[in-house]
Amino acid sequence: MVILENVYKIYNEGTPQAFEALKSIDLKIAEGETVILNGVSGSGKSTLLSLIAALDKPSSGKITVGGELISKLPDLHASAYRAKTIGVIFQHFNLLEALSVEENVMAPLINSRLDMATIERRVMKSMALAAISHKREGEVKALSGGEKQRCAIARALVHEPQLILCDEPTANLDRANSLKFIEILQSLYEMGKTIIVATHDPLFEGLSFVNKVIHMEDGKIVKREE
Ligand SMILES: Nc1ncnc2c1ncn2[C@@H]1O[C@H](COP(=O)(O)OP(=O)(O)OP(=O)(O)O)[C@@H](O)[C@H]1O
Repeated sequence: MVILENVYKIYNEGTPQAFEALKSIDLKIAEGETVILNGVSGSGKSTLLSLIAALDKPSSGKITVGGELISKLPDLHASAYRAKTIGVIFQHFNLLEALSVEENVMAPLINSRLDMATIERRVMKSMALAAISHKREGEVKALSGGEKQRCAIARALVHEPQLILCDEPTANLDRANSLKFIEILQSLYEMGKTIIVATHDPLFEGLSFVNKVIHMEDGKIVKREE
């Protein structure tokens, strides 16, 4: 599903501030696998996720996702690729605070060509998956941190992406909400989604549904556990 071949990312390339954030990354993730990207702050985890999401381009090397070469996609195609394939969950939720949970979850489908009944069905399904249906009419600004994150998860799932990317998803959550998040992740795994989580949260260690743990250091993969 996701293949990276000899990927490099150099920020500020060709300037005195040039910085190699990723070096010679080779990685294969099969459809339906859950992969943990581990490593201290600055090791390159977010950079790797942003390349897989086609939010940024590698300086060299090749990235294919679902057979599509995404490392050189023009911007317009990159956003279409994200809308079709990728669900992203960040530590900051980027929700519209004055709107309800349901409105936030629906937002990515507003300009889609789906009919209203299909949109409503998908919104209900995503909210149920993310365990936030009980707050559907509540304004986001009145939600707790854990509930906001579950609203963000529902929004990330509403277009039914095959690939879920999570960047430090539990960084702002307490232990109970982090465990709840892991439960949701496991149900996504059981649905056959491909999941990549960048985290240094020890709660992700030893989870039964994790297929690979990739350790990063200084822009390189230094250890793989499979
Ligand atoms: N836009 C940018 N311009 C220049 N350097 C950058 C840029 N983005 C990231 N970097 C540098 O690249 C390195 C890797 O950053 P990255 O955010 O991928 O690490 P990370 O492992 O995800 O860290 P964290 O856990 O803190 O998010 C860091 O040294 C960072 O300072």
